[in-house]
Amino acid sequence: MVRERRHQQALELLLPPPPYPILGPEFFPCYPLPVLLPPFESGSPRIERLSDLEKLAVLGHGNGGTVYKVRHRQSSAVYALKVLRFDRDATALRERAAHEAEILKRVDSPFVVRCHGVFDGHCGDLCFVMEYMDVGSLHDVLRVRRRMAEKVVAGVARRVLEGLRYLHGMRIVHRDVKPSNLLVNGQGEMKISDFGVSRVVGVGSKDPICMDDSYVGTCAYMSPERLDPDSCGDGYDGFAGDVWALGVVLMECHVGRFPLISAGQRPDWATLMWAICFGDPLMEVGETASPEFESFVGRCLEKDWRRRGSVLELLNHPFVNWCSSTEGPDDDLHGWDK
Ligand SMILES: Nc1ncnc2c1ncn2[C@@H]1O[C@H](COP(=O)(O)OP(=O)(O)OP(=O)(O)O)[C@@H](O)[C@H]1O
Repeated sequence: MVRERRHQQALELLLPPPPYPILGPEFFPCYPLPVLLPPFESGSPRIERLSDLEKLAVLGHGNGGTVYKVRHRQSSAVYALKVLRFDRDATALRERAAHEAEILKRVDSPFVVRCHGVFDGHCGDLCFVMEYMDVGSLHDVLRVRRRMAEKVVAGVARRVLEGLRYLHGMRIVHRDVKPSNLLVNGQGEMKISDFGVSRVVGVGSKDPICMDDSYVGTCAYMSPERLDPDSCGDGYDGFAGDVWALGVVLMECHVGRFPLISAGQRPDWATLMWAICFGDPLMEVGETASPEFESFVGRCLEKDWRRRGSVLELLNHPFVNWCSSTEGPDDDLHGWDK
């Protein structure tokens, strides 16, 4: 399997075709655009047209497009505008974006980045008006801060777990939890964003892995059962994969770099596959790590998805409770800056 797949692009993994039905775009009815997404925060201005938004700066680039900082001309409110372009394989990518819009319409949580509307842009672009997270992503923060104190990591864990509790309660599997999809604002809040590869899972159904609609995930944060469903994935439903990804993210905050391979190792597909499926995920936990942290990430990075910690179990773990029970400047995300 490793030999077959080693030519694939590093960190990006095309997944095998679905052995079972998925709740794909056909599950969601087509909608006319623009879509205004209820519920709106009280006091949040209604955005009627894309032309009401003035571009201020580029915030970043992702696989599908560009994210801009924009200002609503009438109210001066600031948003992030994610513009997805569809010049290649347009139908599949557009379906994926429409699917993302449908998921965003359903979610309303302080731990998930809010979407205020979806509009058709020029040349078939699709534009998402998102809550602006002024500090940027956890990836941006880590680039500057490198390592984080355990109390800060505990704050990250609690917020992401609260977001996952909400999403999983709505039967939404995120499937792409990683530092660049965790956004931070100046109030010290962290929120989950980017539902481009997320899925709504029917009760009792397995993880809807699919390739026929060009879905890819970020290989480095994938769990063993997603990477190698034949050997490790029997019957899995996807929720535990989000917990694994959280474990990798927290280890990355602790170690200051991607933790599952050694410093200097090339993160190609084969290396990652071996590290994730057969390596020791806790190899980089330093001697200074607290027993609570080690136990917590050990529960997230349990290779057998059936034995892995659940979101509810982890929310009650002493490591997470530590951050809310201890006062101090280091116990929260306040003051983060790029
Ligand atoms: N709501 C937002 N507020 C502030 N910055 C944002 C927001 N959304 C995205 N960004 C910035 O734009 C960057 C690109 O985001 P985008 O979701 O397009 O791609 P990504 O998650 O970085 O990569 P990928 O497409 O591989 O998932 C992010 O890394 C972040 O720095």
